[in-house]
Amino acid sequence: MLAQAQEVSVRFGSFTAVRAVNMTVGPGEVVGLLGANGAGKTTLIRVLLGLLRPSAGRARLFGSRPSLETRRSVGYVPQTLGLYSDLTVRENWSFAASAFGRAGTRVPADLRPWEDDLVGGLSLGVARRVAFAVALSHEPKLFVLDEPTSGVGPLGAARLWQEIRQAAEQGAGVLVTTHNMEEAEQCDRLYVMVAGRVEAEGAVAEVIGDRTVLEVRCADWMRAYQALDDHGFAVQAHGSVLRVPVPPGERDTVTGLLERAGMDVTVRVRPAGLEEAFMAILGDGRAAHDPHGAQAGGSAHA
Ligand SMILES: Nc1ncnc2c1ncn2[C@@H]1O[C@H](COP(=O)(O)OP(=O)(O)OP(=O)(O)O)[C@@H](O)[C@H]1O
Repeated sequence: MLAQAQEVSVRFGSFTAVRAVNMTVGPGEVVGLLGANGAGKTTLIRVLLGLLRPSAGRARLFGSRPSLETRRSVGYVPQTLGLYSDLTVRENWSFAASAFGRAGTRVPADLRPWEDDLVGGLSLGVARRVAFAVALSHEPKLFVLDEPTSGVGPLGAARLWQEIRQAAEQGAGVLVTTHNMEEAEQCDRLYVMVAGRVEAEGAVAEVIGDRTVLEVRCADWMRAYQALDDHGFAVQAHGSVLRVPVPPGERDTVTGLLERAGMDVTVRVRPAGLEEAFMAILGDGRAAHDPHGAQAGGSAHA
């Protein structure tokens, strides 16, 4: 394993940010840490990189305790990118290259148009590409990315994902934190974190499991939406098709409610998408561990 968390917990005073997390990243795989804001993703990464000592459990990088030495084989792009905004692209590149014993190498060809620009003046998309290039410049065995495409448009995000895939194809393990479902869907494996715990893991299909939603079709879909919303269902409109994240057993309830309001509806049970599964996992996780604070997505209807 390239990186491993074994029963890692992190407490900040009385607050527990990470709870008994087990996780691995192997060569050639893209692993996603999926979680809402504050779920503990960045904290777990800091432990894996040896920047933070866990309160319990242990982290391993390339089989050893994380250290300055093991970190040399890691390319890390934090949320803040880790670049010097008052230096040019070339100066940032040269600085990192000398730190990794690769002085004299040139800025990659596709970034040369910005070579003399200050990083602080670049668009976020280009700045992220520079951060990726710098982090990959020493051919790390492990590439760690904290929300790699946050604030970047679809084209820029696709380009960054191409680089992530290339790094994995060349044998690096990649660990990506995200709360973006499209990004999560591109990972080989996911760990879904809720309030510091891993509540689900596996390939996207495994995380979704046998979760389903109700798909509601109705000529007057706006009225159907309103009726479901009024009854507390977390209904979502996909065009004129409505999706309601409740178990198949609720089908008669949903159908009856709309029919009694005079609507002619078709209600089918459909496999959930990743976002719908994520909302359900979030709700289940909160209900299991924080029954008083639980209220997410799924079955809030009255
Ligand atoms: N040094 C710290 N001291 C106290 N609390 C902290 C510290 N670092 C993080 N936390 C808290 O731990 C929790 C987890 O934070 P973390 O940054 O790991 O979440 P995250 O999943 O990465 O969220 P985001 O997607 O917003 O980056 C948050 O409630 C945060 O406020």
